[in-house]
Amino acid sequence: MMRQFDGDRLIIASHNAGKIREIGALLEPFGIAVSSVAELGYEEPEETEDTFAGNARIKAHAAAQASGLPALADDSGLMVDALNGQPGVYTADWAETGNGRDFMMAMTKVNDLVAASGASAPHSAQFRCTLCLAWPDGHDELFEGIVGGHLVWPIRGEGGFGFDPMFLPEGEQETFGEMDPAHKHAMSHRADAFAKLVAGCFDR
Ligand SMILES: O=c1nc[nH]c2c1ncn2[C@H]1C[C@H](O)[C@@H](COP(=O)(O)OP(=O)(O)OP(=O)(O)O)O1
Ligand SMILES: [Mg+2]
Repeated sequence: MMRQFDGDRLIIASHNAGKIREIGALLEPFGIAVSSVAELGYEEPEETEDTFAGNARIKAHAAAQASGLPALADDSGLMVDALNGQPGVYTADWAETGNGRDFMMAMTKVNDLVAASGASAPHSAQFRCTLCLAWPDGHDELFEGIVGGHLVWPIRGEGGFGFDPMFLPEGEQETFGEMDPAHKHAMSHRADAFAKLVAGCFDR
């Protein structure tokens, strides 16, 4: 039996401004007041697991414990077939420079490795997202989302965040970096996971 969300306040357990913006937009129709762990000044827990679900649970439970409120975390990443699913759970790590994140550098690295792999274009890839909704009593629910597509080079568009300008979703003309945000929110890996969360927990 799935736990229903019946509160009117939720913590977004993310420090990523792009994700916070997207999750806030997805939650908006439900009239739930949201604050993020970034604006509350909570520390980022270490993401020590090697699965999206494991890291989503770490982030959601840390925020639910700290706030005493239900918390929603997102762990996500880009899986490239020619790289056997890399960078995957380590997508954010690939952008780490020691002085903040550099996604131009990370996208260049992915493109170089794909070229070196000898695989022929188009280079298929998927974005994956696991959402974890955790309650302060330690209970949680997990929801997984995916969107398939392929990589483009050179990158296209200035919108979105992270690897968006490098990813062309299946059947689309625009990369996530070129797309209107509302269109991305209707078809992304995050939207897919969110639809399952709504069906499972917001069905009230
Ligand atoms: O829609 C997306 N469009 C483009 N790139 C994306 C997307 N979704 C995840 N990504 C990439 C970038 C992100 O940095 C990494 C996830 O890493 P991940 O640890 O889950 O998130 P994060 O460290 O950026 O924020 P936080 O852990 O505080 O939620 O995958
Ligand atoms: Mg993270």
